[in-house]
Amino acid sequence: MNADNAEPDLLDQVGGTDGLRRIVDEMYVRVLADNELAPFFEGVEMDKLVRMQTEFIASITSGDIAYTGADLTKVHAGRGITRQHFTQFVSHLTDALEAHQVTPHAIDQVLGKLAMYSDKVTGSANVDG
Ligand code: HEM
Repeated sequence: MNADNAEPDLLDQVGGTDGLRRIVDEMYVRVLADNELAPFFEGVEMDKLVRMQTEFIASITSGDIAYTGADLTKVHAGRGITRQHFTQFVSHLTDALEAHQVTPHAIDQVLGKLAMYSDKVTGSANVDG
């Protein structure tokens, strides 16, 4: 919970870390079933990725969680990820959030926060690595 804010912590609104973990799991099921996105994840250790992605989203939706993974610009650099890929990826997260009955208001807030990372993921702001 967020002590100095009337609204509950955004992480609580998506079901806490356990709920978020299930949502992220479902998101990657959808991503891997998407022919345009699946090739990016060939050979990737998905258990670890689900864990790190859950931690990352938890860290941007709660003041209490720290992200301990790799720098987002570095981890996505050189993979050829376009804005279209980014949008498609986020749409699978949206579907997973909806499937877990997260409110439209909370979904909007999560998407707004993630949008701030699109340049890092697509390399648009990545001039020197
Ligand atoms: C909001 C968008 C995204 C976020 C927040 C995000 C976040 C992350 C995080 C936290 C990791 C794990 C870093 C670590 O292991 O320490 C990761 C890895 C990865 N991401 Fe993303 N990602 C996003 C979008 C995408 C998209 C659109 C693609 C490709 C279409 C992608 C492909 C990958 C791949 C292939 C890895 C695994 C790298 C490896 O372990 O070798 N990501 N991402």
